[in-house]
Amino acid sequence: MTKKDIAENNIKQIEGLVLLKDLDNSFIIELKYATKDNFLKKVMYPVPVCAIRRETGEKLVKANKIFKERGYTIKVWDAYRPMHVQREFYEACPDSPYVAKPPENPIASGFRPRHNNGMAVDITLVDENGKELEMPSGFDDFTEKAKVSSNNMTEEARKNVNYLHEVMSSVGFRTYENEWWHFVDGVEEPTPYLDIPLEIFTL
Ligand SMILES: C[C@@H](N)C(=O)N[C@H](C)C(=O)O
Ligand SMILES: [Zn+2]
Repeated sequence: MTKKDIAENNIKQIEGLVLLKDLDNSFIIELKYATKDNFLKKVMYPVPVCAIRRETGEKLVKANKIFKERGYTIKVWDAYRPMHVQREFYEACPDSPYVAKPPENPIASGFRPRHNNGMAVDITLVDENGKELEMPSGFDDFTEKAKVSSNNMTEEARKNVNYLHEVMSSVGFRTYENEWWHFVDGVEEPTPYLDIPLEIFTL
């Protein structure tokens, strides 16, 4: 989707972020941090808004098309995450491989691709009945079970996670060894971290 397409389709774009559903409305979007079903057991997002950097979203759309050829769909658990939420995560879980450390102020000082610039996603796959495929662990299971290289998984989970990673890598995402569900855009020139509240997308 080009900038012209975005303008013609009247897609809201804020600081390079767009709503994922505006790029492709066939994703299953179940944002865990808009519910209490997450590692903090607390609603962290006031609204269930799934925003993503446009170019990263376009890669995810490509991946979704490939999965659909086999009857699967991507379920999105998280995408763009405002920096103030990342800080709360880090306070609860400091110096852990499961939560990225927020950069020192100013927040634009760091440029690694991740949730805070809309360049990372937490996802799984569902089948034609909307049932999640078996994977090595549940979401935000902050244990060794979540490791991509863990031996502690069934053959079915191994097959599914390998397939998920193979397709995501083929469209330009990088995987993260400690969390099988976390993928970052593999581009070399990531953009600044953002702290745009999700509510802005609902205005
Ligand atoms: C908190 C977890 N879902 C996650 O996204 N972890 C990565 C490492 C992050 O905080 O960027
Ligand atoms: Zn993640």
